[in-house]
Amino acid sequence: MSTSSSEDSELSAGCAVHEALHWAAQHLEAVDGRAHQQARWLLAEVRGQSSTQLAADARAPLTEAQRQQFTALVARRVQGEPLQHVLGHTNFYGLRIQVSPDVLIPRPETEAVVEQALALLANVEAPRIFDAGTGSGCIACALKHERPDAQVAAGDVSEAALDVARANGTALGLDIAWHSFDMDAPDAAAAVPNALDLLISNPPYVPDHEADTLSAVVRDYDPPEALFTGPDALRFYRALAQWGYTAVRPGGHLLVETHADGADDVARLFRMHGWTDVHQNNDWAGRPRMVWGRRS
Ligand SMILES: C[S@@+](CC[C@H](N)C(=O)[O-])C[C@H]1O[C@@H](n2cnc3c(N)ncnc32)[C@H](O)[C@@H]1O
Repeated sequence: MSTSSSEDSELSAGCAVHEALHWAAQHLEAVDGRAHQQARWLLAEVRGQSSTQLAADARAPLTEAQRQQFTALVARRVQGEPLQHVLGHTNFYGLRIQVSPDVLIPRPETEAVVEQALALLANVEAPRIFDAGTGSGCIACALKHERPDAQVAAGDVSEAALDVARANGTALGLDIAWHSFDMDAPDAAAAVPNALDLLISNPPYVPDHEADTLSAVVRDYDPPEALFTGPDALRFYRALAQWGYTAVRPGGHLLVETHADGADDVARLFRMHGWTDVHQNNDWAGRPRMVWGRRS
């Protein structure tokens, strides 16, 4: 071994893959229980290899550039930066989605919302879909990937987020129309395609006064405009329920992700605005995390 056992040690020049992994796991143990796995993911990224290729190359030496890059990535992770930001991408519904500090890191519970969207559209040919507040574009990309016959459009108020979403659509070879759009504007319906079969959204849903209840990693690394609603937690659901009724065709659906404590309020709001067959569903952890309704 050319590394010492001290956690403060530097990674030696010319070290082998297995030595670099051992060194990184020692450092990463302080921040993550999956230290060995994270070390493998980070080194695989640096070497442009899969984890399997990495294992096969266990005795191969790192180049100096790889050693420096790996050391820098491990240091960022040790300082608490989420793995997805350190890598610059994540996996969402089987797709590689690029992320940046300008977008919310796609969450596993949102995959359950995509699953529900696909179920609602199962019998609709060439469905027309709009994803409001698209962020990284993860929902729009997953839906277009699963339903190549769909006409998918998506919008966000953040131009920086739209740049990331557009890059994801292009990298994945998906034909999606990206719109600069404010879902809180009175004329929002005019800015989206009409006669939608599905209006889908994972909007911001944390009222400002609950900021302290968020974990530090969410507060520090997700963009505030992706999280906070101002004083009213229902602000964006109210807007979507209102203008969505114009944008969605009769028989079409509005489907939203919600806060685990907010699904009942959102369902009530949907009914108030005329949506029928309003349902809630749980995420894979058993918490109510989505609401949908049908335009009658
Ligand atoms: C919770 S994030 C969801 C991002 C992505 N859809 C996902 O599920 O990972 C909410 C998104 O809504 C966007 N947003 C916030 N206010 C908006 C507004 N008034 N109009 C449109 N998008 C908005 C944010 O920029 C952010 O990308």
